[in-house]
Amino acid sequence: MSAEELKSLRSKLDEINVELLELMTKRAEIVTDIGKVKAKIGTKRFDPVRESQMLEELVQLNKGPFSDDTIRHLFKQIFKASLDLQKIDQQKELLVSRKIKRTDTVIEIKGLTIGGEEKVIIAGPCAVETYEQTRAAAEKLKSLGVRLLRGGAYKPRTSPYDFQGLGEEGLQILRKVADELDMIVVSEIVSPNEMEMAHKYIDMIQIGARNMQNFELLKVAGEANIPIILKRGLAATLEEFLFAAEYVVSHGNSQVILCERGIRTYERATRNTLDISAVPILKNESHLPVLVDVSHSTGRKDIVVPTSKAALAAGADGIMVEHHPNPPVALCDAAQQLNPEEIENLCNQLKPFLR
Ligand SMILES: O=C(O)C(=O)C[C@]1(C(=O)O)C=C[C@@H](O)C=C1
Repeated sequence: MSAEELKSLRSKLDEINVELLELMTKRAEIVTDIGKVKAKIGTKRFDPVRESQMLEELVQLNKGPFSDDTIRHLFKQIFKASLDLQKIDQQKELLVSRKIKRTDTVIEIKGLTIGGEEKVIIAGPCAVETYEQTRAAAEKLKSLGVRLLRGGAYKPRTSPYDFQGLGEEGLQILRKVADELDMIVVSEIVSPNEMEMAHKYIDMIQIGARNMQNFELLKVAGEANIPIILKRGLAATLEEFLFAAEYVVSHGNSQVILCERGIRTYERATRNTLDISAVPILKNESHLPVLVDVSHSTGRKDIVVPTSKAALAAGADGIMVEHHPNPPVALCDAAQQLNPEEIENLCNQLKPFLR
């Protein structure tokens, strides 16, 4: 074969490459439209039945020289690339995505900002038990410059026999203490029915890990005009987490704060595994503020200082931590709640990281 022949054959291939590229581009446009339709009607992007029908049809038409397996392999690659395209296209359109809003969302609440220059600490007891306990915890926190007071009144506990919280009475205690000390109440609700009542007592509503995909609760949170702290589910991917946040934002409430709280893994040295890489990934992909719950993610107070530093160094806008005036008698999470001395030590150690 002469050099001339090689040149001419290659130039034919160049033309075919361009044709293939044009056809692939055309296909990609249709695939993107299909992705949009699927998103609208809520169908899964991946459709293995459709893929195998197409592969069988193509194999039937295949006259060689490529083997049937090669044809299957090549087209499977095209389907995979198409799926990725649909995914990117959908992500591009998420309201929580940085692609939609480049600047950080900053949430203002009673003179305090979350997601801006300053980093915050949200602290308080796992559960509100009594006025005295809540007031003692709040006084200590206030003296350390912490204004965001957390406390559980509705507790979704793993065991039905564990303390379930004081309910509305717990919220009344939180509100009273917060008003006395000019603090901000952060507390969880677990059902859409509680939303209206919660407005009377709570300044920032938490949706807990177990309710991250409670879509009715997310929709009601989306219709409310109050900041929402949304915790990552125990086994939720970051994509699922962002979709959950999208439920709230797409229903009208853009005041959403994401909170990484550890995920379930095989590791038992900690209660959950703190996914520290979630912090920069969420900050890159979303404009929403990101917090880390350093108590639930590890369940260990002996490593609360380094994990808090790691969270802030990784770009978190703040941390959430449990503090109880007397942890050994606490009604829940006794082992992970910091006592007064420990919370003071944590706040002191975090000073250089808070701005
Ligand atoms: O037909 C669809 O439902 C598509 O989304 C298109 C397509 C394809 O590339 O042909 C992509 C992904 C699905 O798994 C199946 C098929």
